[in-house]
Amino acid sequence: MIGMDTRFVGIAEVVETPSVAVVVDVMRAFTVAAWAFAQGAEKIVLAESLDDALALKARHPEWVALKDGPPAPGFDTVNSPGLLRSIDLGGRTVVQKTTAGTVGALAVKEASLVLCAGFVVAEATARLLRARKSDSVTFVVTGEDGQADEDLACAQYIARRTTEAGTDAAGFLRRAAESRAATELAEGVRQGVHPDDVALCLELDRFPFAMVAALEGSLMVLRPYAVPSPTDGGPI
Ligand SMILES: O=C(O)[C@H](CS(=O)(=O)O)OP(=O)(O)O
Ligand SMILES: [Mg+2]
Repeated sequence: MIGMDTRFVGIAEVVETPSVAVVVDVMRAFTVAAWAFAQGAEKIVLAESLDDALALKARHPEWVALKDGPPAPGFDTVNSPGLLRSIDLGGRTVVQKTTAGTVGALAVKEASLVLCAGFVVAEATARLLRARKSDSVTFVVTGEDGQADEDLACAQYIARRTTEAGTDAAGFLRRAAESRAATELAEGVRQGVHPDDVALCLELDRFPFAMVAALEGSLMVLRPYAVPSPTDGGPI
């Protein structure tokens, strides 16, 4: 793959539907989503609002509803990878509503390919973009009106990693570690936090799958997507 036309936009800048979108939320929505799949979740429904999340939970009491911020009545858990990794989600459906990540994915729900990403699935995401030979990719930088450096650094890393195999992640991870979100999570400014959250969000390639979101009926549903590695004789 020689070149890839890339755009990096905040959620509010999504004015027309891109063909291929990578929605990035390192801290913490899509790190949490990846952990949910690692803990056995079958799928994640990205809810439009807190009320929608609660309505889905009421209709499907067996689903696991989570939101960011502090614990709240009606929700089963919060948007924390450190807390989620000790919950068995085998075969469960998760409903997720957060401030930035889920909103970003819903902003591009009509795109033909929507990937949700953080550092934990960076390589698999880049590999899927290569496999699809995506020549034009819009990265939705979900935090802080497109300025959140943990999300921008991850988006830039995935973009570079897609076309340059030897890209060094160190500088990108450092920016994320020094971001405002990392500081706020570490200092207890944000709520619903486990002490390991920042470290878990900075684990490069912790998981081998990418995450693809698509409309299923009226719901935007996120699922893990196994991307064959070059050594598996896959398409890349
Ligand atoms: O849970 C998060 O880290 C943030 C929201 S907050 O700043 O903690 O309230 O949500 P996200 O959509 O995952 O960035
Ligand atoms: Mg975030």
